[in-house]
Amino acid sequence: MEKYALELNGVTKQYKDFKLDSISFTVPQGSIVGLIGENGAGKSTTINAILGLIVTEQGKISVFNGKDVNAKTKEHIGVVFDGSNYPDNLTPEKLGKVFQNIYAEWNNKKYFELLNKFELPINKKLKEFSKGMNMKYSIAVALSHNSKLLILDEATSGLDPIIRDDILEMFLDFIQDEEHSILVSSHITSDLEKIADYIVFIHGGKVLFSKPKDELLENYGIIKCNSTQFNEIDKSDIISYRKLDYEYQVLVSNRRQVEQKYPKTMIVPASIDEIMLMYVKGDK
Ligand SMILES: Nc1ncnc2c1ncn2[C@@H]1O[C@H](COP(=O)(O)OP(=O)(O)OP(=O)(O)O)[C@@H](O)[C@H]1O
Repeated sequence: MEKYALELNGVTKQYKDFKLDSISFTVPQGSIVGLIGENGAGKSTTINAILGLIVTEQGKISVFNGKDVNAKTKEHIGVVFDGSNYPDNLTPEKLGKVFQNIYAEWNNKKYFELLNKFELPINKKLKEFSKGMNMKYSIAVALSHNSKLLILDEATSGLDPIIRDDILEMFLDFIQDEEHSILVSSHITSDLEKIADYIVFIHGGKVLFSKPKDELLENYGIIKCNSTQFNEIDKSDIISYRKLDYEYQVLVSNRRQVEQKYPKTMIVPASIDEIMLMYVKGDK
């Protein structure tokens, strides 16, 4: 039976002008799931719901194969939000002592190793850290209390490409033993193309799709054609299309079959960014 680090089933939250509408997806144990969607799609609301930071009206959320999210299970969930996550008038050295009392499985050795790896000063107050330093600090903490599930909301957006690359490597190492898992929301879809096993696409508070990344990158494609060629394409092959000044662009989810069916049209693989763009801005 497949093991799940996280399961959401029909999670619903109604705000005045926005509804998170029956969100369901899973994070299989040992995998990295990328949560994508445009600004305001509902990614942070979903993550807040998972962590019990907001009250939801409907749905079920469980972690580590059916357990509730509570103080005990949260010990094993490492969380990193965009921005500063900890009291910023303290230094990493002082905070290390605080965490030792908070987390049952705090690993001080690992904490200082990570601070060193991320070149973070141990005696500087967090309020004197740059945005990127704060982000690296939060990731170091999340990795130092024996987390089995990391949940990161836009956690790498303020980081330069070099440290981002290091962190992506660390994420891949983190899940190697099949016991650890990651849910990461990000606008940097190229990062997700590198590390994610599954992509969950949220749009307007709903899950538009939840698919293995390889399936997306191997099967989706964009036909670039003129209006005559566009009119010859079966409507059932079209997920969405855009009419640009000089061409039509058509998103398809069966690139290989479509290549054979319409041999004269140009079909290129679609990146995650392009798939998102076509779903959100394209017509159907
Ligand atoms: N506390 C709140 N009260 C009312 N509306 C809220 C609240 N929090 C979020 N919303 C609304 O919920 C919607 C989804 O916001 P959310 O922060 O989940 O989006 P997001 O996908 O994380 O966006 P971004 O990529 O910009 O971070 C927005 O329309 C936002 O205004």
